[in-house]
Amino acid sequence: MAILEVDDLRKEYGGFTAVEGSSFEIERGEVFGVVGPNGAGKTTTLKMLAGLIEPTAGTAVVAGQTPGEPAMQRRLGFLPEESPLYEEMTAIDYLEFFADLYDVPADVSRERIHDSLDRLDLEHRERRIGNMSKGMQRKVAIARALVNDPDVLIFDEPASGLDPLTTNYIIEFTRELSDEGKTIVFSAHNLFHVESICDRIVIMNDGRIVARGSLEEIRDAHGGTEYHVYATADGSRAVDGHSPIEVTRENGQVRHVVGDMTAVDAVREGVESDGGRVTDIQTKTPSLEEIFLEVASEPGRTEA
Ligand SMILES: Nc1ncnc2c1ncn2[C@@H]1O[C@H](COP(=O)(O)OP(=O)(O)OP(=O)(O)O)[C@@H](O)[C@H]1O
Repeated sequence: MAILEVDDLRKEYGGFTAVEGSSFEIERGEVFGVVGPNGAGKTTTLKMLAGLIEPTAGTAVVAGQTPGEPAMQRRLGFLPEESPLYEEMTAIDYLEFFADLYDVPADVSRERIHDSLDRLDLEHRERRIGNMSKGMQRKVAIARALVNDPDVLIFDEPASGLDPLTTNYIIEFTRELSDEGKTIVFSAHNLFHVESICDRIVIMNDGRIVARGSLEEIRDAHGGTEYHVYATADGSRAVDGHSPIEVTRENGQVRHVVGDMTAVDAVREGVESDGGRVTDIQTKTPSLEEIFLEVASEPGRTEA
């Protein structure tokens, strides 16, 4: 059942359209990635879902509520791209202060806060936030998004600009939160993280969604896996109904590029019936980065 439904969402700033025609649904427990180049409209989308800015048109429903409604805010945790923290407070005082705003009983909030900080491996919790490193401050901001034990988490660039160790803690923690049943929407530039934890993604460009689905669906929609069969003879004649995508000669070898294993077998038979042999078979799966570069380099393109 969808816990988050977005229908034809649009946001204009003055005469500029930052997000247009955005529709998607997110199932309970999913990790949903919003990916796209700078200025694609990711933060604008997440802020509309979190109820921080009003859509110009279209609707969003999060956990059965309109973003911004108090009942929804209690079920939502939002981590902004840049989270202003109260520098004079210690991490613990700051987090307890926010838990209190959500009316979380003190004993519950203390346990919850320490649990989040333990899992994020944050030491020096009594240190002033202003004296903490950027990575430590990010961990405090993440713990803040969790003080009300929300069902839905919206994380804008959770690990941007952090060192690999801190990044790893944050990504692993995000994965654990998902395993515990939380629904997570997050934007990220690091496509490796997106590939490693997202169930489904949308790729945005120029304010529009230009690709969507599971990584496998997105790969299939962009050529999918290719097999490169190298042989000493041309076996393409034998590929009945599975014509090779491409046949080229390279260093005295014939390279057959085909789209499935049936065609690979046919090429092999064709090569062997001509007295040749297959010397190598390579599998080429486009990375999310390659697909991203392809769709993001086509401005104004609409969804396929
Ligand atoms: N308050 C605002 N007023 C005017 N334009 C804005 C405002 N906020 C965002 N924009 C513009 O809307 C577009 C989308 O911005 P947004 O921050 O949503 O992109 P993004 O995909 O999150 O980018 P990044 O990866 O750089 O964070 C950009 O062109 C941006 O300049």
